Amino acid sequence: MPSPPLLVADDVSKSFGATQALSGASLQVFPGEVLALTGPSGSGKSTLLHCLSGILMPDSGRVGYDGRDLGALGDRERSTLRRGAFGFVFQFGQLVPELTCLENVALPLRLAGTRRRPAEQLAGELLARLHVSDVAAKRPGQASGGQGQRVAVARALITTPRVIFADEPTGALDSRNGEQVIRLLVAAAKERGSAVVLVTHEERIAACADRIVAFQDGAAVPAAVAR
Ligand SMILES: Nc1ncnc2c1ncn2[C@@H]1O[C@H](COP(=O)(O)OP(=O)(O)OP(=O)(O)O)[C@@H](O)[C@H]1O
Repeated sequence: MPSPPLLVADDVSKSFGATQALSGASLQVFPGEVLALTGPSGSGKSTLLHCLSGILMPDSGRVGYDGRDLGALGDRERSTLRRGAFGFVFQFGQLVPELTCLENVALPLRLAGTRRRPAEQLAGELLARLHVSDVAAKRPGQASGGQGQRVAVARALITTPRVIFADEPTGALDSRNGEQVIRLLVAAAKERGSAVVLVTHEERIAACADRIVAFQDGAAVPAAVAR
């Protein structure tokens, strides 16, 4: 690939008590690419995602974003980076139950200081892009699991992040719904030039990525290149 990597994990190790979650994991994520992390339960995929996104600090090794060493940033700088440059989608959408779906999608922009009307206009456009305009005025509790995940994807996209971290975003959905959500996420991310780091157990979901990296025992094993 021509451009330098946007995210780099270099020989990253992380333990929780006696459990070694990562042991010398290295990985590169290039701008705009969709990368799937696969591997058995407990192989360290989520821990690596948390280290790459600055949520967790590694015990050793280095994580870099856009040429900057994440370990050298203070807590405040790291959280500014997370809010501005990164978007997140988790297994259970983690939407705010008291807000409507439209307000949930608009929230990251509102927190960044955008006025309500333009933020909600963009949120409405994204809900339409994800084919869930009909839940805009509903609260997340009134939406189905698949609709809720599409709303969560719209919320992750609204700031046009450079990287979207998605940890088992379809884990709570049936396979047909899960695949639809991932295809919409991948298409919308590609339109905006956002990279996606997608943790998944499911082969069909991983097959939607540009590149697949398999994890085993806390480190990446080079795997098949999807296309
Ligand atoms: N906060 C934590 N406290 C203690 N142990 C943890 C913590 N987070 C992860 N672990 C342990 O670290 C190891 C790697 O976990 P991790 O969640 O990264 O794996 P994973 O490949 O994402 O698994 P899964 O697919 O089941 O989510 C596991 O043994 C897990 O139990």
